[in-house]
Amino acid sequence: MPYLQAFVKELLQKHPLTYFSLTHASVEAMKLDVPPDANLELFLPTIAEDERLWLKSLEFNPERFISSGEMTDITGLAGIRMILFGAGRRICPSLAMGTTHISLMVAWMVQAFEWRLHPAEPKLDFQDTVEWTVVMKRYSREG
Ligand code: HEM
Repeated sequence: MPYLQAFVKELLQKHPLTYFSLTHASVEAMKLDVPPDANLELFLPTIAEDERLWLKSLEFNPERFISSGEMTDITGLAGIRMILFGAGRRICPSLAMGTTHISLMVAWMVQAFEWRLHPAEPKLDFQDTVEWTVVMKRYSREG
């Protein structure tokens, strides 16, 4: 279970459903150069890829949440590092349901199927694109 939870966090961190959080307003001048009353659109991939926040940030490595003890908070309460469901009063009301459903889906897929690439596809293409939510640019073929 801890590894599955870590996997789902890393999955959402590396492949977020949305590139931007919803618009938030700054209510007071922050340490950063953001004036009060500004509208903030937070671009999630930049936070996930920031080497100052994450060790080897581009690597897909669920272990970071287990053995290397990287911070695991996904609510934004402990800092704006992994706000996969947004943060603050407008945080996604489906945080618990969303993570539970993804965990169950991943667990069932791993348990029920043997996964391998289609012979015509020597490499998996992880590029993504926006179609309402973020999806794979090129879907893998069925075997
Ligand atoms: C893994 C699945 C999901 C992810 C990653 C996700 C992510 C997000 C994000 C990033 C926001 C913006 C929050 C902010 O800017 O602070 C949001 C808002 C919201 N989400 Fe989700 N969401 C998911 C599933 C769902 C589902 C299944 C529902 C409904 C059944 C839902 C309902 C909402 C609603 C109503 C808001 C707006 C909250 C508000 O503005 O007060 N989400 N979600």
